[in-house]
Amino acid sequence: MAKPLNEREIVLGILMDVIEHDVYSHIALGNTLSKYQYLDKKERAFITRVTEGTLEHMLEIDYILDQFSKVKVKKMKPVIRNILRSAVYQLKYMDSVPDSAVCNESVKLTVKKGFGPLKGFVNGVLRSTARGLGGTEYPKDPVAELSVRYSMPEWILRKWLAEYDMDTVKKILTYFQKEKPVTVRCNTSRLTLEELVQRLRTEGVTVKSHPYLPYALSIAGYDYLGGLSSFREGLFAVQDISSMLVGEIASPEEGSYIMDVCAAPGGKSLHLAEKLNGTGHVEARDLTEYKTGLIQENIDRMGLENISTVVQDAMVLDKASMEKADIVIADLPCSGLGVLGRKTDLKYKTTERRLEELALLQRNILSVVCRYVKRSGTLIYSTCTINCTENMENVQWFLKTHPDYVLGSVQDKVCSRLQDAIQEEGCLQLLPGIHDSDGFFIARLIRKGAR
Ligand SMILES: C[S@@+](CC[C@H](N)C(=O)[O-])C[C@H]1O[C@@H](n2cnc3c(N)ncnc32)[C@H](O)[C@@H]1O
Repeated sequence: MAKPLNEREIVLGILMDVIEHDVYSHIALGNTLSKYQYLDKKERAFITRVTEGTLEHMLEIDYILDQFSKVKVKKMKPVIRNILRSAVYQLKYMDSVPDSAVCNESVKLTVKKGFGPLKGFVNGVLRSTARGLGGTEYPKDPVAELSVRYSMPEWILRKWLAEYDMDTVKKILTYFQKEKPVTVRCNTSRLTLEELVQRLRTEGVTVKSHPYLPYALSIAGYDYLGGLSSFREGLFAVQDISSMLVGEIASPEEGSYIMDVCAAPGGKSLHLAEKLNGTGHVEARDLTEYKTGLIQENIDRMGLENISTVVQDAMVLDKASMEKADIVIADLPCSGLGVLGRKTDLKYKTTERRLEELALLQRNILSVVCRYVKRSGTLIYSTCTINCTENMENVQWFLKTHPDYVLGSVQDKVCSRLQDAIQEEGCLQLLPGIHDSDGFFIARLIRKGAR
């Protein structure tokens, strides 16, 4: 029986959703892969690679297309420009696909989508691109060149170059474009790391230990997570190593009461609940029922009992929670500039204005939730971003406006390989490409006074 859609048509559908209709790429791709579960591993891998690759390299691809097409990318019909974008990605980055197949399949897709009169245009642009690709000239201006080569908007590059040297920025950009392993955290409340390694290997998964934490693994070689019984049974959680460090830096004592004020989907809350060894309690809060539902799904899968969910807007003071928590986790909404390698479309969708709004939102939330911390308790502030406005500047602002807080040391909370990430006492700034993790910031703030 003929398959209803081929892989390239599926890729086009995802690109249309992400680029033209503002859906987030990880959501569009995840939904599509679960919808087309009948596809085999190779076809699913092709869809993932072409979608992510096209998005990752989109500025460069558009720059190339503009050199070989009389009609500029911005002026093309959305369907046509996205057929061409994914085709140029295959021509430039996938040696395993013959150029002729890329051109022929793109022409067929153009016709199938009802743009028959444009098939000559698509064919012509792709054949000229295939012939001329080796001689592409990149911009002369160094920032414009970086922007095209690494498909990173110039305003983001200028922001980073104001904070980091060129060599560091290049390392960050290179890391974003590298294939990254999936990092997982062993659910130590259910089994030992050795048992998990054995179990994963019997399921055909390639497993490597991670240098930063003893209970973390890098995994590869599986089709999709839901297909692994070890995942369905909650024997591990997918979490970047940087997020696991929140649990390390919070280092709760058994019996602690922990409040995670922006908790969905619950990665850090669950890690902390595990660290409590069946004692104490974690209250995992988020804005909506839908979000707390996501946390609950993970609680059920991981099988922990010392954790519950609450719908609560972190901007609104909850008087009943004043000075109630030993630890408050404020892993706040942020620009996500540290995870651009995973959320490939975010760099095109965010703006400088949005960054400023987020920094303000973070300050507002911190001012409210810091009141839930007991005297001599801990407030952990974290973001998955690497710009100082949302990180160090917010911490400095917080200390100035909240004199009842001081920074606590993080030196003994992280391994020797991460000591260089300690930006200032009490603050850790992980940089992708410099450290083997996402870009992430963690500050450990201690409330003064005796309990
Ligand atoms: C960075 S994510 C949290 C990730 C989570 N800590 C984890 O490790 O899985 C930020 C979360 O903040 C939530 N959020 C945004 N605004 C909020 C608000 N005003 N009150 C509570 N939660 C909020 C979002 O719904 C989102 O789930």
